[in-house]
Amino acid sequence: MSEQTADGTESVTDGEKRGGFPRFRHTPAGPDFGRFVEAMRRLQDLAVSTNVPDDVLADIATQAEELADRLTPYEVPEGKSPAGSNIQLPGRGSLLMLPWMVEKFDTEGVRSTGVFRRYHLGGNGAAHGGVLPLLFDDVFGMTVHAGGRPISRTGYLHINYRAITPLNTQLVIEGKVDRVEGRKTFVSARLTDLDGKLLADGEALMIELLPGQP
Ligand SMILES: CCCCCCCCCCCC(=O)SCCNC(=O)CCNC(=O)[C@H](O)C(C)(C)COP(=O)(O)OP(=O)(O)OC[C@H]1O[C@@H](n2cnc3c(N)ncnc32)[C@H](O)[C@@H]1OP(=O)(O)O
Repeated sequence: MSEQTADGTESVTDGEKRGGFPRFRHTPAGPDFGRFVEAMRRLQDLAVSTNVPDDVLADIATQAEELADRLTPYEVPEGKSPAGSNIQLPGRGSLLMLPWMVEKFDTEGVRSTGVFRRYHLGGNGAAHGGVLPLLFDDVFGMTVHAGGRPISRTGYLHINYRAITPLNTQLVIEGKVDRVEGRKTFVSARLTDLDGKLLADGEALMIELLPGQP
């Protein structure tokens, strides 16, 4: 059972095992949304990889401010943007997420492929160590969801960095549910290149939310 709230989301009762999580309705991405997100990703890549002369940068900064001003009137609450819920787009259409595509999403697990880009550079050509947990955490969230487990939050997340993770190289991550103990879902995932070389592996505890837990 669920009931409508003023902001258009639905608060859901415990029978649906969503804790205090609202059920957000899917906001479909329009025809240009994927293009828009990719353009923003290019800007992020360029923002960390260019050295622009001051006079040119002053103009570019003004243009960036104008773009932000154009977007501002369209701000919406959580759950009302296409960002994050459009699984057919890289990173589900969220600029925060790695621009990876979900290729498998079922009870056996989740498989996602993609590249780390210049924006994700740590040092000496390798991906920043902080972006791997983002990728793993998101895959774990999807793995729990695909596995039909109740809505859960990450209790812990452990990553083993086994080899340098290269930029601009097609990689794959596969996550699965290892076991379930009451509210606790133990999940694991492996990040490899297309030759199967292990770059990182990880495990996490995902904990089912209790009634009212946000
Ligand atoms: C298509 C689109 C899909 C889209 C899907 C995409 C979704 C992305 C999902 C991302 C998920 C996140 O990142 S969530 C954001 C990051 N995580 C958080 O912010 C969580 C913050 N923490 C919390 O809110 C709380 O700790 C809870 C609600 C998780 C748990 O609190 P609680 O209800 O009081 O539970 P508690 O009794 O402490 O613990 C329950 C059991 O777990 C054990 N436990 C708890 N923490 C730990 C721990 N770190 N290490 C070991 N064990 C632990 C306890 O011992 C206990 O075991 P036993 O005694 O029962 O045996």
